Amino acid sequence: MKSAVIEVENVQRTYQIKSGFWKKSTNQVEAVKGISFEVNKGEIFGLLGPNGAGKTTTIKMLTTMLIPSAGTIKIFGLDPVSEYKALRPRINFILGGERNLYWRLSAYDNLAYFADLYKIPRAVQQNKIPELLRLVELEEAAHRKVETFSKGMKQRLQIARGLLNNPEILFLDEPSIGLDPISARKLRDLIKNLNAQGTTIVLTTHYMFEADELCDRIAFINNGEIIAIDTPKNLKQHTNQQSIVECTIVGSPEQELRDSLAEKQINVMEMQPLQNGVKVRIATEQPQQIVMVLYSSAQFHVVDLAITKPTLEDAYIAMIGGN
Ligand SMILES: Nc1ncnc2c1ncn2[C@@H]1O[C@H](COP(=O)(O)OP(=O)(O)OP(=O)(O)O)[C@@H](O)[C@H]1O
Repeated sequence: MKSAVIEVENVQRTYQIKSGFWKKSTNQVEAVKGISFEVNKGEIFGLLGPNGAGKTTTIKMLTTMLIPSAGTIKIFGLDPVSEYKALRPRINFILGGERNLYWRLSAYDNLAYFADLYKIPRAVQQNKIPELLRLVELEEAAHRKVETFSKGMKQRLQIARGLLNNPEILFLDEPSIGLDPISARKLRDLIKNLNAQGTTIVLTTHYMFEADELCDRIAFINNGEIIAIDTPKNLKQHTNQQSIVECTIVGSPEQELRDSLAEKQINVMEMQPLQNGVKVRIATEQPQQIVMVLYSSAQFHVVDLAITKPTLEDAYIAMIGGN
């Protein structure tokens, strides 16, 4: 049976921005405009949306760092504002980038510092810290100052920090930002392993394939509002198109190509100029027909044609726009 560990109802958050030196004025930014969703125990739940959509603001409200302007949040039935003391030991968060570490301290000392904050007894720390450093493959750098670490190493240390208190829910805000492909893949495996051991995960990411690979359900958030919540599989079907024809067309400038395709009533999703031509993605219910038009018309010199299924990115672009 599904049981919700996070319940968000009509949550809003407005920021006041003061500007001007002589003539002071206050503007309001409605970062989150009344969102509602639930996350079930054991789920990996993704928040996806463009820059400024309100993802970080949402994560901050869920992790007791920011007070909502309106609405209610319950995590394990607890209110993150008034019951943060009971909640904080049961959750943890990892923010993308390099925030939240002490650069002058070693990896080990950073973990010891945060373990003290979590009131983890020293005797427990003695096993726990090396175990976490091993998990994120930093045992050899354990006693080096963090300021000498690469981005990837800092990010892995953040992850170890986020696991110190064995959180029941782990919040990850753009966890793979700045990681090379191999480190990012290792991170995805780590997230899957943690989840397999029972940790509920809430993450934001700009990498669609990462969300597709990891998430049980995804909320698309745009302009402070949730516009869809579903499984990646169902979201992909929201494009209402069964197929994507992807090809490179050479010999025509982009605008000319756009006009010629429009003339033939071909619905272009995305165009990307390449060195030797233009890459075109076409969403369609009748891929064979599109392929015939493309190949039979002298205007189009097509190379590299493939028919694929819509990706999560196609669904995202179809719903959030951007082309
Ligand atoms: N401390 C703040 N003061 C004023 N406005 C803020 C503050 N933090 C965020 N905002 C504004 O709130 C809106 C939502 O920002 P938020 O950081 O939550 O978006 P996001 O979806 O996480 O974006 P990104 O993908 O770029 O990280 C934006 O318009 C942003 O400029």
